[in-house]
Amino acid sequence: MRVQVVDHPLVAHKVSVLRDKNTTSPVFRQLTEELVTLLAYEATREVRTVDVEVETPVALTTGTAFAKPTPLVVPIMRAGLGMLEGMTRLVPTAEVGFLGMARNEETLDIITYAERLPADLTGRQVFVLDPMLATGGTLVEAIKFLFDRGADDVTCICLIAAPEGIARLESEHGADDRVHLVLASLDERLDEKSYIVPGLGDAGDRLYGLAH
Ligand SMILES: O=P(O)(O)OC[C@H]1O[C@H](OP(=O)(O)OP(=O)(O)O)[C@H](O)[C@@H]1O
Ligand SMILES: O=c1cc[nH]c(=O)[nH]1
Ligand SMILES: [Mg+2]
Repeated sequence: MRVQVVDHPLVAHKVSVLRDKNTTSPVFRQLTEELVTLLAYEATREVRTVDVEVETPVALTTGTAFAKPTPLVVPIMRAGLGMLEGMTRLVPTAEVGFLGMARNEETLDIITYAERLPADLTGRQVFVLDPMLATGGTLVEAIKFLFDRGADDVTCICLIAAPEGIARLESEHGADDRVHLVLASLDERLDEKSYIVPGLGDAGDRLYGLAH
């Protein structure tokens, strides 16, 4: 498993504004999209391509196109939906599948309440979008789901992760070079309620309002 923290002043600045508890939902949504676009640039570095012939006004040349089957983008609802627009702006030909997962805040069990994905993911490169990697329970479930359907490799794009969540993913997929994680920030720790510290609070609530 490869973990990449994108070290760039634009990313660091946008994450700082996102963390601020006074940042409003409209600004939070805008920054989330902008951050995904910056992270997607790194996350798609190994997307499979084929050579194509291009005729410029001057000459024939060889260009690049995405290989088939086309990449699949999977936002994890709710909070991952806030990252979808930023990702599809950069990869407009990607297909999109949906996973609805929620963490029970008392037991930390993961409930999968919705799924709309192709039945067979054989040969697919999958990009999972979820802003927060806390205990890792959600991403472990999501990755299992995608590999069970036959996905070739899974790249998770997250804004903020806790070391505990990365350790959980490492324990499941440490030796697996099909799993890749791209982050804007690796934070300090989880608190007693398994929220990321310093984090940004509940990403779903900050994007869309209170869930309860
Ligand atoms: O690493 P974990 O401990 O599993 O926690 C991370 C999950 O928690 C948040 O979703 P949440 O369950 O709050 O659902 P929501 O997006 O509907 O708010 C977040 O978007 C992740 O999916
Ligand atoms: O800090 C956290 C942890 C889980 N989910 C969130 O949205 N935020
Ligand atoms: Mg939430």
